Amino acid sequence: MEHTIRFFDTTLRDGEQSPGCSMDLSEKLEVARQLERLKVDVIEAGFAISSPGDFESVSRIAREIKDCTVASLARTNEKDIDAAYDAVKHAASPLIHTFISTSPVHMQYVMKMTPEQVLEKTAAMVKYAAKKCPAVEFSAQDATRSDWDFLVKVFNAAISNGATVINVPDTVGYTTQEEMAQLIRYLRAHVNDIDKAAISVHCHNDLGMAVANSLAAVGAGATQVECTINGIGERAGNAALEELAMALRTRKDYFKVSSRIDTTQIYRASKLIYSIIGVQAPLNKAVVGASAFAHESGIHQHGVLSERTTYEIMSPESIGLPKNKLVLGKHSGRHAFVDRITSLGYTLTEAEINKYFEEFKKLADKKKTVSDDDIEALITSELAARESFYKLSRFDVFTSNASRGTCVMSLEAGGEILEDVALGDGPIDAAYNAIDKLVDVPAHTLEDYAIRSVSDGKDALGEVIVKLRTGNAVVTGRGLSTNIIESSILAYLNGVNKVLERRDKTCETGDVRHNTP
Ligand SMILES: CC(=O)SCCNC(=O)CCNC(=O)[C@H](O)C(C)(C)COP(=O)(O)OP(=O)(O)OC[C@H]1O[C@@H](n2cnc3c(N)ncnc32)[C@H](O)[C@@H]1OP(=O)(O)O
Ligand SMILES: CC(C)C(=O)C(=O)O
Repeated sequence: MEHTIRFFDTTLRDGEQSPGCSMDLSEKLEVARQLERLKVDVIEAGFAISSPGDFESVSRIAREIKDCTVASLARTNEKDIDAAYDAVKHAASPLIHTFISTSPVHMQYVMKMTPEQVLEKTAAMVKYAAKKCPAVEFSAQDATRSDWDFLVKVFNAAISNGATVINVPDTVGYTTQEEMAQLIRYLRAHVNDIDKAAISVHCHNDLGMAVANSLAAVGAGATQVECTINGIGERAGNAALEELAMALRTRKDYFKVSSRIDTTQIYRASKLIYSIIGVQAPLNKAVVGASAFAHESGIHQHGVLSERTTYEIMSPESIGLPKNKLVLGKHSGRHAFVDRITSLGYTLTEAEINKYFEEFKKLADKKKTVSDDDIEALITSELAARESFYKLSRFDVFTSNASRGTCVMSLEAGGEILEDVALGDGPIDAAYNAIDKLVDVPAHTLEDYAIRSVSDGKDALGEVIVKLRTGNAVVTGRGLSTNIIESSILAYLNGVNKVLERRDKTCETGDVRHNTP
């Protein structure tokens, strides 16, 4: 009989754990809204105890999202569980996700506990969480390297104390398809009251098998898969949501399961995440890479022209890949623009539409045609800059092949205009030095700078992504303009604003944050 697979998305928790993938509050909210449009069943919005910023984003997402369960991670201790519950309690459907390690190596070195202590802790903390919250997921961290009979005991303890989901994580991406399938069958056969709980898997991609192992678990009776958009996550990442969803849909004949996922929202979700973390999809990335639906060789082109399904097992439309590439230009009106952003999947307020329409008109004056990629880049870069304290007011650069670069920089900050001048090895270095003179920003280093053109042609928009390291964290800044020096400045300023935001979340700094001459 066909059953339904629940999609538990952990882009905002495990996904954010991968280096360089940290997101600020407005980005997390945007991702959560897209996950709701994608119709995932559960959004793991963060790890509430881990920082005030994480607590705030989990609780904002819990209050705003109505059509998905919202979860927070918690270790097996009362403080974590209290924080998780406080953060999710206003959700339409809240969930506490608590975990403990069950493998010998983890029990000895991570938990520093005996198996008996782990068992007792599981029972006590699941019971504590279940008293607070109607839905509790319990994860046995490193389950795939744990003793199977011990896992049975731990899951018995979790279910008898109120867990509604038991999760089998392949924490270090160690298992294989057949082994995972056997483990799920074993648990189904041996755990008491297993039908009272959903059976979940959470696979990591260290050996490139996260999606395959998750699908093997589904074949063996798992009812929930944990995954992230584009497979981002700790180390080599997690199972990629888009690959799982399209595998289950394309091979429905084989898996015989359905899900709630609206696959036409996949492309947009993927683009949003790549743009926030400042990474481009590898060309050959399954499902969402630029070549995933491209046919270059003659025999394939001939086949596809005769009958698409000769070489395509999914249609581009099924993942929401926009069909219409170019039409809008300087003579286009507001209706056509609104129609286009709606078809791209955005639901914007009247004020946002007005703002983007104005930006679109400015861009259309500079470029002959404005593509869907340009419009999406405009919207996502505006999102990146939305809550910035420092804004670019004006810049003038002088550059030549015979002298150092010079930049005169004007920034607007809280209604004040700040101005300074700096030299540098070139115009961009000079501009960055001028910003550093104006802004009292915590120590940071520029770790990466990348530029790409968003669409074709000499008049294309240039997008710059910078990565700034501050302490142990790496923040991403994005900037977009048809002038690449301007996009470089906007990207750096966006990154600097994020570095400041991080500092402000950890200490009180007073009102004035810029350097006074
Ligand atoms: C597989 C996973 O993805 S698990 C999630 C991993 N994610 C993260 O760690 C990101 C967020 N983490 C953090 O911000 C911090 O690690 C915090 C706030 C959670 C904890 O910070 P700290 O109190 O400084 O502890 P630290 O991280 O150094 O060490 C972890 C502590 O948690 C304990 N611990 C680890 N897992 C668990 C667990 N499942 N249940 C209970 N305790 C646990 C460890 O034994 C250690 O305890 P100790 O401080 O008594 O030695
Ligand atoms: C907390 C658990 C589910 C986890 O992230 C892992 O084991 O990888």
